[in-house]
Amino acid sequence: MAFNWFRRPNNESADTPETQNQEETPAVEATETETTELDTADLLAFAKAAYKNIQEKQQIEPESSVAVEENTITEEIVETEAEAETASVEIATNTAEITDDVVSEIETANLSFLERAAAEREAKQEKLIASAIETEIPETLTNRTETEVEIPELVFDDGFKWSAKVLAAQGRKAEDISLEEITWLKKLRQGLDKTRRNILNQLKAIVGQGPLNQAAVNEIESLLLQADVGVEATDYIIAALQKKILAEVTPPEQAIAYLKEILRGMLDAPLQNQDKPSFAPEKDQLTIWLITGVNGAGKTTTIGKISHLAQKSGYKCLIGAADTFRAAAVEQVKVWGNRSGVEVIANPGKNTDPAAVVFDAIAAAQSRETELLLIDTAGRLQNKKNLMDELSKIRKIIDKKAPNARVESLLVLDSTLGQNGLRQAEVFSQAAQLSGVVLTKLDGTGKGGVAIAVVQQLGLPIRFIGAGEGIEDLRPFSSYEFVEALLSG
Ligand SMILES: Nc1nc2c(ncn2[C@@H]2O[C@H](COP(=O)(O)OP(=O)(O)OP(=O)(O)O)[C@@H](O)[C@H]2O)c(=O)[nH]1
Repeated sequence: MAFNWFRRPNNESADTPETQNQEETPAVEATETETTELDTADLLAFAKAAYKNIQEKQQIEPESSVAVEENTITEEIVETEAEAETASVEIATNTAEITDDVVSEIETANLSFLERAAAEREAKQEKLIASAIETEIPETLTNRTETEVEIPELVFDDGFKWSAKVLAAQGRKAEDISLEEITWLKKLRQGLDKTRRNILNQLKAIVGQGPLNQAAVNEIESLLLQADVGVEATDYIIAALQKKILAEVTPPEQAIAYLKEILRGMLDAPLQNQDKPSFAPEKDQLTIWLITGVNGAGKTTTIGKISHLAQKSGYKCLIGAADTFRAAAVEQVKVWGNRSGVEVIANPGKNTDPAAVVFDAIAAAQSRETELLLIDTAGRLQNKKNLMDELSKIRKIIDKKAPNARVESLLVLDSTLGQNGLRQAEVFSQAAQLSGVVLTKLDGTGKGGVAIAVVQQLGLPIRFIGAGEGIEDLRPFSSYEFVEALLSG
């Protein structure tokens, strides 16, 4: 069964992971505070067990799939070779049985029989392999980017150990951990590297010193603001820290654990008021995600990445290309649809009505029993009123045509814009009845703290987080993993 990324047990307080019924390797179960005290030897043993397990799986799985591909190519070569060679060479390595034609050719050459035969065979093989590969690869694959077919490297390094520790602290078992999860966590940690190095390491040092005097408070305030945590969220964090770390001397580990707890609490706060049990799409039911955001925020890329994730998590997915305002937008979405192998419903005409595209996309989704329909929307219209009108028209069509669908309206935000991105967000939040945020481009920004500002100021949960341009570089958001990457990476 496909690994469901939308339902991955990825929170410290998450329910017992589905996979926990396997008893072989004990999970290193721990709370946040306990984790820091966990025996390094235990963690190393856990990481080693996870590594060994992935290695063993890799030996069985990818190699067998590679072998299948290789066999197909070889068979193809043999077939093509057989056709092409009816009147030509058939050379056995040692006996060199050679036809008359070849004999006459070879006699004129200065090379020995065997050398000549080997050279000819090699040239022919190369040609055949090239033509076999050319005709064999399906069109969808030829359009894929390098990152899509890239097999992540398995290296037992600091990143691996850190990722294994984060998973262990969430009650995961060594034998359930996949390379894909490790790869993502490493990416997240690396993405937040700049924020962590620039600011949060200093923050940790101050918080870890014990009671907060006024100088320490001022310093923390300034560091949080530099990380784009925002004024409101910064005030909240400081008040919460002061409440926890009062007069008595708190051990540094404990103080940092408090800080992490405060940040996690803030990031999860919007989920507390939600009546919906889960964000994940349901099987055999239509879920519609309306994707909004200004041009350049990473909307199209996000749609591509989510559709890929949905496909591999076993959902039937479809994309509706309703950004008809910008000429190239539909084409861009189609490219991503092609990459993820998800069909795109678009209207080829010029100046088409986006609501009509949404109508068609819902009809297609219903007739194909689609489980997740992703709708791309315009990022910019002539003015705010047009944008609001368009989004509300789309929403009406959805409510009318798919009254039973579970609808989410997600805003894609570029985290490199920091606080400026939040101002744009406010416009969308009025127009699109937003229910969540996708935070993109966390890699390479020192403004990772904006995640906290987003939640605090918009009151919306972060649903996905993007940390790279590749198709694998976006995953559902986990406050636990984010805070660990931010403060303990
Ligand atoms: N580094 C990095 N780049 C990203 C990420 N997400 C998107 N991008 C890049 O951001 C740029 C804009 O992404 P798009 O998906 O085209 O953005 P859009 O919001 O659809 O904007 P338009 O195409 O103008 O409508 C592209 O170069 C993407 O590769 C991310 O998580 N990290």
